[in-house]
Amino acid sequence: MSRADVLRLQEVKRSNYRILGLIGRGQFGRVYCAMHRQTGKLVALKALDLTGSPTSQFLRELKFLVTLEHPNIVACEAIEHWQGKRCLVMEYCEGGTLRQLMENHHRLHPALSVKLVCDVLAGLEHASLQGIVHCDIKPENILLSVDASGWSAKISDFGISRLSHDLTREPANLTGSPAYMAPERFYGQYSHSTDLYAVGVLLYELLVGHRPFSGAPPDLMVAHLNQAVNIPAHIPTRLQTVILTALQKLKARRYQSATQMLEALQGAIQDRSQPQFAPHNFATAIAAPKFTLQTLRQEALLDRVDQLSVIEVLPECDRDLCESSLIFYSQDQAISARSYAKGFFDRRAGKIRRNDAIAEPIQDLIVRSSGCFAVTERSIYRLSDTTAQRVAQFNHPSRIAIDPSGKWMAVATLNQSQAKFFSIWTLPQAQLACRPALCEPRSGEFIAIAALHTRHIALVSRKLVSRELGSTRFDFFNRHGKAFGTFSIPLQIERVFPTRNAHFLIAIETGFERSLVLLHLKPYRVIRVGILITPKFVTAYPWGIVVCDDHHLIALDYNGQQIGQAELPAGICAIAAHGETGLAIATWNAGQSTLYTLNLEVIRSASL
Ligand SMILES: Nc1ncnc2c1ncn2[C@@H]1O[C@H](COP(=O)(O)OP(=O)(O)OP(=O)(O)O)[C@@H](O)[C@H]1O
Repeated sequence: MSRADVLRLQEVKRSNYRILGLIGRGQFGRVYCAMHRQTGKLVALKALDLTGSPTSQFLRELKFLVTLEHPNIVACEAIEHWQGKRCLVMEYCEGGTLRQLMENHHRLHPALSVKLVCDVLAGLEHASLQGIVHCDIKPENILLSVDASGWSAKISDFGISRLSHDLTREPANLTGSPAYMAPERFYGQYSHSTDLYAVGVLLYELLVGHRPFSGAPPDLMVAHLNQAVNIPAHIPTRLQTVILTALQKLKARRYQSATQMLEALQGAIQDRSQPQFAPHNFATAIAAPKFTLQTLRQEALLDRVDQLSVIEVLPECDRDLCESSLIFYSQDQAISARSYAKGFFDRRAGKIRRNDAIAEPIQDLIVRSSGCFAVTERSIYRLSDTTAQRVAQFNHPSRIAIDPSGKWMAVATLNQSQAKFFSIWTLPQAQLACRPALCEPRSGEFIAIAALHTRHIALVSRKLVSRELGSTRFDFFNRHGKAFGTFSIPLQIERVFPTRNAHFLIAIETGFERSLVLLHLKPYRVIRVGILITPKFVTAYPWGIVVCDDHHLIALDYNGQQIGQAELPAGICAIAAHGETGLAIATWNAGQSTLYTLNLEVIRSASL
């Protein structure tokens, strides 16, 4: 970020909003994701850069946006002033643009495509009732909000919109995007029907995978004016009719209103005589390129491994634990339900050093420079190679996260009535650093606690909506236990995985088996990815994310693009990232426990 950007951010920071990050730049200036300091509500701040576009255009967008109130049009909530600058405060769309979604998934599921186009048509109908023509409908100007079934589309960027009764011709500088422009737009004419033509191009692009016409602007003009539209035969005929009607060269032959086109589109997909789309979740999983991974080591273990961590940093006071050892625990049912074998696999010596000091189930193994910690339901222990020292014990079931530097831990304790108390403790002595605070929501299910970096913590809970589990709530605290923000997403998250990237969490949703949710926190962005496997194990590297089921691996980048897939040894029961490209995998097959170390370099190189 340049110094000018930092200065700009500092200016905005003095307003009512805390800036979470820059989302994009448009012709007016920068757009930021921000959180209201008092309410914690997320918004998009669109700041007017006075040296850029004329103020009149910014005011035009403001005028149109405040006129329009519809679930499929991005809402303008306020206008902020600071230091003589104007800033539009807009509803925040955490799914990014439709263009980004299309690029992430190569091809959206046709049912989702049709649903999003129906959303756009509903928004356009509302705009047309107010006499407003958008004039620049394209995937870049459709923003996405996450909803329980997938996405809902919201029309944005009314910067070049026009009033339908304003009969002046379009000035030369108010152009749209030639790939989506109706023939008459090239002569400066616009009407509601020019927006519907653009929706026709969008529908074509979503269903076919490319736009009906391509080329440089002069070629596009010729094509829009003269060239016939070819639709591949696999598109159901009633949908072909909708596209062809929207893309008529003469506007009198097109749909006369967004509602008319919406009804035609809904009729086409509800028509049982037409080929039906399979039910969709929110993205069609694509098959990523296949790779064969190199096995660096393969070792037999005695016990089934239930969890694995790699000691990459040498714990400060445990010189006898080897760097790059593996730490694991196993729940050995054969001995007794209350016996838990744990151990360190000393990779230098190539042998296991057992540590059976903790006689209760271990929920988590955390390795930091200040020690290796084992978390049980009500305690946390610091492990050496053969002993375990209890660091803290709680009266009620607790979840614990330790900051990456290992200097403090955040604890969420659930009492008998399931109320959740949040506290911070210093490490390694485990001294209480702040008084336990009661957390919201008081009802609902607690999912996870994650230390985001050395300063912040996220608490994740599922909210109850009239007795049913509804959305997932994220509460953020600083390391002094002070709450500083909260937001909810209308998804039922059941597991959350922190990563080495402080502002990035990976989540798994209830009800969508073959999928992942990627949560960028700064700026906030939700990416839902369909994948070919049901993720059971998740780990992350600086270059990407790895998810596995019992014997497959899929690697994705942080934007949800699938980089590669590989077959793994069958019977996986635990995985752990190891360095830049190492992956430790424990398997359990026919009573045999094996530990593999694989090299993902070939996949990482493909991501570059
Ligand atoms: N309300 C919003 N919620 C989330 N992201 C937004 C929002 N508004 C804009 N953005 C993001 O900011 C980027 C810039 O938006 P903006 O509307 O200023 O410009 P644009 O549409 O890309 O370009 P132009 O205005 O020059 O046509 C968008 O591409 C989008 O990714």
